[in-house]
Amino acid sequence: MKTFDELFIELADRAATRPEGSGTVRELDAGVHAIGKKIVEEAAEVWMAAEYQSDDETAEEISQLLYHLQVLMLAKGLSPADVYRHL
Ligand SMILES: N=c1c2ncn([C@@H]3O[C@H](COP(=O)(O)OP(=O)(O)OP(=O)(O)O)[C@@H](O)[C@H]3O)c2ncn1[C@@H]1O[C@H](COP(=O)(O)O)[C@@H](O)[C@H]1O
Repeated sequence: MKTFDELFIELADRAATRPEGSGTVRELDAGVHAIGKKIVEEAAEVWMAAEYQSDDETAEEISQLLYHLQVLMLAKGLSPADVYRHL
């Protein structure tokens, strides 16, 4: 289990060190357009899970959406602090 901030640190390290087999590196290389499409897809899965699936499945879909949002943040050079200041 990890927090939003802990995951972001892990993903930033993946982006910096580019380890073999990292899905994050693969997604970053695909670019902002591809990451954006993934976010829309995951958001739809969150919506469908919330309406038709269990709370646990909904939580899992939300975690995947948060992951892809973080990948987009990295692709754009945004930090959690850049986001938090709007909350
Ligand atoms: N938390 C996540 C995470 N959430 C979602 N995903 C990705 O998002 C996809 C979402 O799953 P779906 O079943 O909805 O998607 P899918 O359409 O079947 O998958 P794809 O065909 O798009 O791969 C998964 O296949 C993963 O590629 C994640 N990939 C990685 N992480 C964590 O990120 C960290 C770094 O991962 P790597 O860069 O792969 O080392 C690790 O701690 C991982 O646990």
